Amino acid sequence: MRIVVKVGTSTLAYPTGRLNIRHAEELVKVLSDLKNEGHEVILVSSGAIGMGVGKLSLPARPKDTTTKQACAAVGQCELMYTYDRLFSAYDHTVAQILLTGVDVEHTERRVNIQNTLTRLLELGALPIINENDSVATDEITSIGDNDTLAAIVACCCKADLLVLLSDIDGLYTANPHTHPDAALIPLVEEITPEVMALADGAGSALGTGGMATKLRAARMVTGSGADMVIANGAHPELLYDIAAGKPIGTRFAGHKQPALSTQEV
Ligand SMILES: Nc1ncnc2c1ncn2[C@@H]1O[C@H](COP(=O)(O)OP(=O)(O)O)[C@@H](O)[C@H]1O
Ligand SMILES: N[C@@H](CCC(=O)OP(=O)(O)O)C(=O)O
Repeated sequence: MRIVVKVGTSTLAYPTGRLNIRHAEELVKVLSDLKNEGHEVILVSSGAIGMGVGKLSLPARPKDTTTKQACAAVGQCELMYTYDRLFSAYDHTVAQILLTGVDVEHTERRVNIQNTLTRLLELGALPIINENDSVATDEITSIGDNDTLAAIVACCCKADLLVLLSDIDGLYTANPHTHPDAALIPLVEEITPEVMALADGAGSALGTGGMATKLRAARMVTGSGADMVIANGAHPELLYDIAAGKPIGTRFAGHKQPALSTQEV
C-alpha cells in the first residue's frame, strides 16, 4: 500500500517548541517497520516553525510573518536533522521536499514533483515533505497548512491512504476541549455540510490548521478514491491497525471510482 502520513506540530513538539522525543522516536520506528513490511511511505511533517521557536528560545509562536519565516528556516534544519538521525538507526534514507502553492498549481512543476516522489520510492527512500514556509507567505503563493498539503501530495502520488496524526483521537461531534460530552465519530461515509460544520476553527497553540483543514483534506482525498484517517499522534503504533483497515480514530471512506466498462478499457 502507498501511505501518506501527516504529523502535526502538536504531536512532534511540546508547547515550549522543544522536540517531543517519545512521539518522534515512536513515529520513526513504526514508519520504518511499515516500510520494512513492504508499504511505500511518504511523510508530510509540520513542526518547522514550532521547532524554530524552541531552537531560538522564543517565549511563544511569533505573530509576524518575517519571524515565522526565520523560525521555519531554523526549525526545518532541526526537523530534518532529527529525522535523518532517527531513521538512520533503522537503516532508512530520508529525502526532503519543500513545496509552495505555486509549485503544486503549476502543471510542469507538479509533474516534476510526481516524478521525483515516484523515483524516490523506487529507490527505497522515505520522502519527507513540508511547505517551504520561508519563501511562501501570502494567500496566493502559500498552501497555508499541512493538512491541505498532505491531501495534495496524497492525490498527486495516487496514495491508497492518507493518515493525519493529530493531538486528538479523531473527529468528534464537537470540539472536545470546549464540549467534554462530545463523542468520537468512527466512520464518515459522506462529507456533508453538516459534517463540515462540526469543525471548530481553533487549533492548538503551535499548530495552524485545526479540524476545518482536516475536513477539507478529507473531501479532497476521498473524492480521488482514497481513504483518510484522523488518529492520535501520541500513539504512532496505531498506524499498524490503520494500515490493516481496522477501526481506529475517524475513517473517511474514499469514493470508490466506478469500474471501467469493457469499452472504456
Ligand atoms: N469537531 C472536532 N473534533 C475534534 N477536534 C476538533 C473539533 N473541532 C475543532 N477541533 C480542534 O482541532 C484540534 C486539532 O487540530 P490542530 O490543533 O491543528 O492539530 P495538529 O497540529 O495535530 O494538526 C483539536 O485539538 C481540537 O482543539
Ligand atoms: N509548515 C508549518 C506547519 C503548518 C501546519 O499546518 O501545522 P499543523 O497544524 O501543526 O499541521 C511548519 O512546518 O511549521
